[in-house]
Amino acid sequence: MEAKNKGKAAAAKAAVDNHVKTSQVVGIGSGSTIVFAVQRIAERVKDEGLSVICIPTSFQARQLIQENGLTLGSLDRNPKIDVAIDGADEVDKDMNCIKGGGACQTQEKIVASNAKEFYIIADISKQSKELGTTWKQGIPIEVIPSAYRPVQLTLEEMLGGQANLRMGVKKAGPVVTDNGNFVIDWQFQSLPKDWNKINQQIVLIPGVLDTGLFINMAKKAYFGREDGSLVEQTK
Ligand SMILES: O=C[C@H](O)[C@H](O)[C@H](O)COP(=O)(O)O
Repeated sequence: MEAKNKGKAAAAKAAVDNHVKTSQVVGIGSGSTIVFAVQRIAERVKDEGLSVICIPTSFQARQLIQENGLTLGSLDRNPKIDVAIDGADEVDKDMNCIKGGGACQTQEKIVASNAKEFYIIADISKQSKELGTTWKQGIPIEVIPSAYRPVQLTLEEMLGGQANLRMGVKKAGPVVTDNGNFVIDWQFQSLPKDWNKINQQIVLIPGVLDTGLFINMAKKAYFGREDGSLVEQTK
């Protein structure tokens, strides 16, 4: 297994083994790390008869749940989630995160905020002392397509920096989210001191759905090192 994947797999296994119990409703995040968590849940279903309902946060998560033979639920049928597990692009010492490198942040935030407990799994490169110092691609912000230009201008006038429309790779034009919207990656000029305030300011711009700033939501983070060892972090 590739070294980075060893860290991701170790973090995923620890979170699933420590926090997922039978009969629970489990929120399934998106990205490359969550793949290992879903595989571990599937292993426990097979080996121990674990029985859980999985709530996806994206098209990718939905596919993963189905491909691994797990029970697919929905927020309509299972609005109360026991535990949610997800990856992150950066996690600071207070457990605040930047998410949305894969454009899934809005559904991820809905699922995480309706979960009694929310756990982050990541390789050790995602651990950061101060939010905004390691993830350099900007804060992901989902916007309604017709509003993308005014939102870009408002962000730049209000907060400075640069607000870039995320463009597709192997697809002409912008990235389109699972909700049919666009993503703006806001790159700040100077490191914000109060991320909570910044998040609230951005969310209030008409046309913005949500941001990839997850402030004070995660209970614990599991970071895996390349040798498979773990770093556990709480606030
Ligand atoms: O939109 C994507 C999500 O927020 C992911 O959870 C995040 O980008 C981390 O992904 P990965 O596990 O691939 O590092």
